[in-house]
Amino acid sequence: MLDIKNVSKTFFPGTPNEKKALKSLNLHLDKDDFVTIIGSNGAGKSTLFNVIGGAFYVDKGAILLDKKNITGLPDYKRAYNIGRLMQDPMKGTAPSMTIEENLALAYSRQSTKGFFALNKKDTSFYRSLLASLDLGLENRMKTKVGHLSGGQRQAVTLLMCTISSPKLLLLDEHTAALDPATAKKILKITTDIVSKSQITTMMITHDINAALSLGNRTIMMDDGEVILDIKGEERKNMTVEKLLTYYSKERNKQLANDRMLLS
Ligand SMILES: Nc1ncnc2c1ncn2[C@@H]1O[C@H](COP(=O)(O)OP(=O)(O)OP(=O)(O)O)[C@@H](O)[C@H]1O
Repeated sequence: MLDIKNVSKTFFPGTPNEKKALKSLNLHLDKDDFVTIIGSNGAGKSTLFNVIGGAFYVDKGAILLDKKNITGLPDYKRAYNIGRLMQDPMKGTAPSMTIEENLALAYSRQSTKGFFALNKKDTSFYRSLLASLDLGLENRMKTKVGHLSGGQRQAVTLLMCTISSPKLLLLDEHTAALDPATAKKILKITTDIVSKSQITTMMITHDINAALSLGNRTIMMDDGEVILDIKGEERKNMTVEKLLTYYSKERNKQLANDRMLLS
């Protein structure tokens, strides 16, 4: 469903600050893939999401979504098919609007009318979505999102990203700013939503155990390249220790990520 073909992205080309963030990267995702992505600082993980989401254009190569070439499409045209959740819970929602209004705004993106309105039918739909989070937010629909905790806000953002059933969901360390208990809860909500809505998903995480246990496939990036791509038995038998050993043998250095969680 997603094909990344020979994609390269270089920042500040031809200057002393030149940085090849993606180097002729190839990646194919199937419809039912839930891919976790790990890698060292500066490996190119967020850049990969930025070129898929359209925040950056690629220098070379092509990106195809369901065989449609989206390489030249601006981000707002890709947003209908691609949902993205960032690390910062303060991003992705409108803080001065209520939970219900935020959901209505996200839901209206699939409407051809181009505006949002609250009606009884949609309100009960939002209430049922919120109830599925099991955070009690279905009873706080008139609460401004700015008054929610980081975890509650990230859960609402997840609903907003998936309410229009995008084809692809990009999760960029979306639990990294949360405390461990809340992060666990949001990861559980994430897997519930992804499996219920059957959205192809890519999740960057610094938590190696979560990377190996969630989803069906794990890729490791380094220096703009995919250096490991595992699923099935190979992934089942993978451990944090084996991953670190693989990395140091393959790259001749230690995996360095200042946010990496190894246990
Ligand atoms: N907008 C930008 N302008 C210039 N350089 C950039 C930009 N975005 C990323 N880079 C550079 O590209 C390289 C890849 O960065 P990227 O953010 O994709 O890495 P990452 O794997 O997400 O790292 P981290 O785990 O630290 O978030 C880095 O060297 C980074 O400094």
